[in-house]
Amino acid sequence: MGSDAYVPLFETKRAKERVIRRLFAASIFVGIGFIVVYRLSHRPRNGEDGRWAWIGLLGAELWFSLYWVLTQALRWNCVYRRTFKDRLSQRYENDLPGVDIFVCTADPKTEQPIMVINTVLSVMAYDYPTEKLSVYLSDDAAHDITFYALIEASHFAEHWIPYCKKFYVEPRSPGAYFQSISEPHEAEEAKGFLAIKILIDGRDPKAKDIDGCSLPTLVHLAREKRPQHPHNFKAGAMNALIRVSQNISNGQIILNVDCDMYSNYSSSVRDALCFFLDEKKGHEIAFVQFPQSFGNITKNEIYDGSMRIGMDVEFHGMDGYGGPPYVGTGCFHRRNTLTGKKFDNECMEDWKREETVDKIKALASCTYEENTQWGKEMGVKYGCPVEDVITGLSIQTRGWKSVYFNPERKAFLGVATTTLPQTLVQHKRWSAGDFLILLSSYSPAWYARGKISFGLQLGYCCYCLWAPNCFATLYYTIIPSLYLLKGISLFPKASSPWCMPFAFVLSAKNLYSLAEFLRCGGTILGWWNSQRIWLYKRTSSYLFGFIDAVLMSAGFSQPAFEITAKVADEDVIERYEKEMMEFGPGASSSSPMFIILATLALLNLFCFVGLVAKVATGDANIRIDTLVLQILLCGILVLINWPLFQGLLLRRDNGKMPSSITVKSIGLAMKVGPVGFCIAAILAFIFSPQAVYGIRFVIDREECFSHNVQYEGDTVHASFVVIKADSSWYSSHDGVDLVVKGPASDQIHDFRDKISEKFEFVAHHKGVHRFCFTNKSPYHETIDFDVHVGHFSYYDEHAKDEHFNPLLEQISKLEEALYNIQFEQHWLEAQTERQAIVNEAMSRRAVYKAFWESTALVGASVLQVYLLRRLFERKLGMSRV
Ligand SMILES: O=c1ccn([C@@H]2O[C@H](COP(=O)(O)OP(=O)(O)O[C@H]3O[C@H](CO)[C@@H](O)[C@H](O)[C@H]3O)[C@@H](O)[C@H]2O)c(=O)[nH]1
Ligand SMILES: [Mn+2]
Repeated sequence: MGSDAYVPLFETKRAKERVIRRLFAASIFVGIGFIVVYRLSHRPRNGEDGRWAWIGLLGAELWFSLYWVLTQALRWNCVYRRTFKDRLSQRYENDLPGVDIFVCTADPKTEQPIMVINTVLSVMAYDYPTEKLSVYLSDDAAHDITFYALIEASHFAEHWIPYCKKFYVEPRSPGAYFQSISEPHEAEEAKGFLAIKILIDGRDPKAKDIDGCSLPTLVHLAREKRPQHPHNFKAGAMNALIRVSQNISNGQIILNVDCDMYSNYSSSVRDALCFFLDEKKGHEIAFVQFPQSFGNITKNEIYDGSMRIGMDVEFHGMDGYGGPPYVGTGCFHRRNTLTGKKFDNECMEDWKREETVDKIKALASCTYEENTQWGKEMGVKYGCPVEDVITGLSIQTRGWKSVYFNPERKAFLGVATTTLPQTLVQHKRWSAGDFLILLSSYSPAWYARGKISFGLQLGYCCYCLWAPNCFATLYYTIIPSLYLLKGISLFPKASSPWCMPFAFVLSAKNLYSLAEFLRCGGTILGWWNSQRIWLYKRTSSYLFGFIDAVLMSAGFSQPAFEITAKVADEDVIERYEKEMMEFGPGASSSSPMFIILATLALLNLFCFVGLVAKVATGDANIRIDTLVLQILLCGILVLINWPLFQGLLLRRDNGKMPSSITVKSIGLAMKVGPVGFCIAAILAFIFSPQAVYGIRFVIDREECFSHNVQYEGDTVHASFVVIKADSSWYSSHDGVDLVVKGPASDQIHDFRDKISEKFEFVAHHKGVHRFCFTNKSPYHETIDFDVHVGHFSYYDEHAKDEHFNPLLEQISKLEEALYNIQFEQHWLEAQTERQAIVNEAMSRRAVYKAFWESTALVGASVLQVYLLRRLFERKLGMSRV
């Protein structure tokens, strides 16, 4: 071990320009003070116009000031870390600890298996002794497709890992390395399926790669889930992994990554260990958090996807006060801080494969945790949509420190959201979760007092107060504009000296934030975009996040975890890359948020246009000089909403704002005042419909699809299933015809009266192939159609490189296997669904029959009564005459 004098394994530096920063902050603080003084001293008297609006503005400004102070805590004391990996190898190469890597996945629909196994392969290929490395994949959907994909990955690893090591490949995610792409697919919902499978047993002498070196352990875990037992989402998965891994590899260090975050640097494990193994300071560190970085960020990041400021400024600020929060991915934990001492003392068992697997199974069953401390004092915490932050905070309140390590080369790369709905829904979850922490018994505001440093408390509060931020922001975006239209001034006159603090604070704050953004590597347009997202999050996600959190903490609703989609259609991706804002049909839970955003934008537009009209017609009530700041505010709000107006009114592509929302929000903006607006928003929220997925269409007479085959000789796989017919009475003959034609109109296949079919053919010509369905029955039919072209492009691109060839062959095999699995799966699912619908229709028919029979009876008796009455009436009438 070490030499005589202590040489640290890592170094910590404070930010240089702290003094200037602090002076600048102080000047803004003074400006804010003046604004508050102005508000207090110039309030309109009782009965004067705008008195209540004025008091509301004072409230909003006080809130903003408080919040601004909190954000200063995140910047006051930034620190930066550096590691010395060479010293680590010198001192510890033979005594490196075991590292268990947890990868979580939950839904093959939104998280494609190909992405998941890329992540798995990238972490299996870490530059670390393989016998000390174990990778666990938790699949919460317990889906066959993920499991088979992982089996394929385990075979592929035998080729991939030695290749990476031999040629120093970076990054070690094959997908990222080869820039491969694949397509989203349909899949089934979670079952109550429990399985643990050790796919590669690192201790098995036969588990070797093609060069004869041992492989890291690879385990697949599908824990048991049943409706009556809460499964606690990712937190539940993490705790099951903690227990299972303890009985298999029991690594002292645990790395947790989301399934979309591949390792981008093979030495990150060593970086993290430099902190844990440092002789002087290592023992107090509980976890090492790496930044969340993303591989799919565009230049001007239209959704502020990189979270630049958080990752490059604020987390460094928290690090200066005792450590960043745990953010769920890219985080190395010391195992015993996650589990608590209880489990620490239990020694590891000698294990033989079969026996252990059975024993371990109990650890991942849905009842194991009943009456235990799991999810409370032990493991990752339950009951909070941001299980990561609350778990990290509770570790810190137990006296541990954490470390933020943000190296030049990104350690992990994930998938950032690519549509506005995804972004808003993700922030709704985060803001709800963080606010729930503030209300919980682990609140950073009171519980943490004296347990973590004051600066860190403020830093946590800054995130936990995201949700309540919505009110002040909503107020500021609605009220001044409405009063502008009335010509009532709520800000100082342009000529008044009181205008100064407003002008100063506004410009200084924004210039500072722009400078900060540019320094973190952003662009000017990117900053402008980030301001828009800032506004959108605060006026929509945070409002709903607030409502969610209040409902959850009052016990009216259960915490949920809406998984962020990591797949998108080709045209969506195309628009994302062009940086066009995507409003299009997405998660429908976001549509109430859209209504708010669109209404707000239109409201400001109407107010602005209305004012211009009034000025043009020489309205005597409008005195421009008293309204300058209000005009500016309203004007900026109109300007920043430009992409939204485009989406609402000008665009024609699929990513535009759904027209139902356009209509609703125009109506709202014209009619309602703020109160009606809130009620409408809440109603919209409650009645929002559920999302539907599917590559499906309804056919009336004939429907044709074309699919481009890029290379001659490619294999085309296709399948279809008639899912249901409009009329359930004739289901016995609801087949359709399908004619497949090649580019030269040559007929390839001709199916007649088929309910389902799966076939493949080799394309003799490249070009557009046509698939024409004909429905001869008199009613509509719904058809599930899937077509795929198998082509292994790696052959063309890299065929010249001799080192590549064997590996490429493996890749093709892997790709082919995965692709066949997906295809097969889709077909099976469509058929199962058809069966279910047929069954349902049958039972429905029985009910119908009974219903019609009784209706007929009732009808007949009603008719009889009626006829009898008429008869009597007529008789009575006649007798009266
Ligand atoms: O029931 C579930 C739900 C989710 N997950 C996994 O959790 C991870 C994160 O889910 P995602 O939908 O990608 O959420 P994000 O908002 O992108 O995730 C961030 O925020 C979460 C807390 O809100 C953290 O758990 C994540 O680690 C962090 O990356 C993914 O790997 C999922 O597969 C599960 O394992 N089981
Ligand atoms: Mn994610």
